[in-house]
Amino acid sequence: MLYTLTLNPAIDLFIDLNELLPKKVNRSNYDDYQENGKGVNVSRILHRLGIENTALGFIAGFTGNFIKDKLEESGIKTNFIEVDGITRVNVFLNAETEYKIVNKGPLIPEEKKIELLNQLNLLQSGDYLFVCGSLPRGIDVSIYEEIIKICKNNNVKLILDTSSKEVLEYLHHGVYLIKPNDEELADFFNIKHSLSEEEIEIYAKKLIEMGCEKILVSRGEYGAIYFDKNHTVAVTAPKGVVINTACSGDTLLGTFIGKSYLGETIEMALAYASASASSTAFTEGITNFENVPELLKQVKIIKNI
Ligand SMILES: O=P(O)(O)OC[C@@]1(O)O[C@H](CO)[C@@H](O)[C@@H]1O
Repeated sequence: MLYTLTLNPAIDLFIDLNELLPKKVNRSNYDDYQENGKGVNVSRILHRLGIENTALGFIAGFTGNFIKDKLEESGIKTNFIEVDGITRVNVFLNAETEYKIVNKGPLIPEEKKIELLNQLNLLQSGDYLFVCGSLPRGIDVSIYEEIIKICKNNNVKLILDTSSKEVLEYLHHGVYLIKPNDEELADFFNIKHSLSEEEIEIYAKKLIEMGCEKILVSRGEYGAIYFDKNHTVAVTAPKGVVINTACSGDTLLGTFIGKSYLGETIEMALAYASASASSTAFTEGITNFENVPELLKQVKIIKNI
């Protein structure tokens, strides 16, 4: 079974405007509310690939219920823990350029954190757990060590998408896959400039030495690179008109793992994931995969770069 854990889910409010002017009433052309947060996005992608999965995490108030209801209406199982407060609404605005406003979300009490860890302890050998997105208030980075240890003890394949560099201290327990983007990878190692392909390889290989089995580096318009002990595979990204880049990284990750789970080779899973991530960038929400076969024609696969 596959599980996604979104500790701090969100409704994403997408707004399209011709322009955004200060001190004016800016009327939108289009607005859309979607159930999101990084793990929720992965759940939706897996579901669209026909892979059954359960969404876990903390939800609060009417916004939290919206996320739960939307997921369940679409056929995705949920087992969220309810907390007081209101699940955040993040705003993604397209007006000549992109604006992204990401809020804090509710405070998680200690007893709810313990409830979550007990829930994770019930996962079975061979299960997959995606842990994606930022930490809500009340939860500190040490939760990653607790989750990594639970997964190790229960033989659960842990897939991490986090920008918290403290997680590096816990990798020695063993992690199945980590997905930084190129900026996060640089930040993990306190590098202030954009990483070259050679540097991406150097730092990804350091993550392998530190205890990660597989590394997936998302690179936006430059595609993605996958590393494990025996393989290095890079793919390019298709070109198109970008509407909204939010959720592209989640699409890449969900599609890559999903396609691999369904038996695709690393190369094909990665190429399809890159086309899907671009498809998400070229639409308001996440891809429905319709234009992916066409976009896939533009993707180049480069092995052992
Ligand atoms: O604050 P986090 O958890 O890092 O990011 C949350 C978020 O910006 O990430 C997703 C896109 O990746 C959006 O759906 C969501 O609003």
